[in-house]
Amino acid sequence: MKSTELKNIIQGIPKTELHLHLEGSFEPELMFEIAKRNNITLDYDTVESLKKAYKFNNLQEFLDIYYLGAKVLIHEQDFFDLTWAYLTKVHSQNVVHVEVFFDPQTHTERGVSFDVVINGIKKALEKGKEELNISYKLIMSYLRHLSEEEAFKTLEEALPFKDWIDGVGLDSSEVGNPPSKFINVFEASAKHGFKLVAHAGEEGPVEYIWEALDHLKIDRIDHGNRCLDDDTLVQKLIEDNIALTLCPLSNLELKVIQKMEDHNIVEILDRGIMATINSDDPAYFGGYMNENYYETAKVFNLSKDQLLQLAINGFEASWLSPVDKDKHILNVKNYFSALN
Ligand code: HPA
Ligand SMILES: [Zn+2]
Repeated sequence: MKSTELKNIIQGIPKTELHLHLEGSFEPELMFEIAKRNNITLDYDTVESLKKAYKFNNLQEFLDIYYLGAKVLIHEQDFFDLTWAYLTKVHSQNVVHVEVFFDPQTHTERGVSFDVVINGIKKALEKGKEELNISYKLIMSYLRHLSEEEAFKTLEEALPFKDWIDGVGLDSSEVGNPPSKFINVFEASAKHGFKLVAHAGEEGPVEYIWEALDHLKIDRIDHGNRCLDDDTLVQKLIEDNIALTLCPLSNLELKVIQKMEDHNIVEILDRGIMATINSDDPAYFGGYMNENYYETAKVFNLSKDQLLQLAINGFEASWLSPVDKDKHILNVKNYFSALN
């Protein structure tokens, strides 16, 4: 297939995004604009010099820059602008449903209050629903390099906004911060009615995926690349219908894999696991949804059936109602039928 044809097909697929950190969608241009109006000096003089620093050897090197960038977000308007920029971008790529993470502790630790953060995000998400017809879920992520006690504090702060938050997640530095560190706060979060996800098996070992399932009782795994290390786990993922939110360009940029050809997405799909494609931190990893689909499809010469499966998986793995899932999946199937 010619690259323009492949790009056109991907563009037209009605897509979901289930693994996206809003702070990771912070484009340098907007970062400079917000820094300026907040009278904050960035460590870099220009957008170009900042972009040049986006070269990472591992997750931690990325996180260090990602947390620095987030420091310019102070006011509700900043969080609104960040979220709105993401929504308009993915709208242009025919993304119709998003389930996005925010990291409240990255902001509350700096003295920005929880309500400022969530009010800005929520207003943009609502506007996106009204004006762009993008449905959404919001996921509050606990930072795993911090203590469980601090996660509990965040849970308390979130409770007045419980109706706006659909689930909780776990992100940041994985190795050395296993899911088991957060058993109690995940149990408490579940009692409050939040759905549960966690990053596991990105850089960390397959045991972390087991822990996330057995101890945290999550119902979707973020990344989970390492799952193929354990056949028993593969069986469990299939039997329990547990989806993985894979992020191919992220894995490449963070050297989880050395080249795209090394990605195990096709094997994961072939084994019958519900894999989805997502962008993680698109402003840092060189691509949003279309680019993640395209780079994967190009390297593995994905068939239309495989693209169809990935797109359907995105809706199946989402937290949409069964009726909404069916409606979207029918749209996806009709889209692919019309291509042939
Ligand atoms: O890929 C990620 N892994 C862990 N933490 C993160 N925070 C933003 N992106 C990531
Ligand atoms: Zn992530």
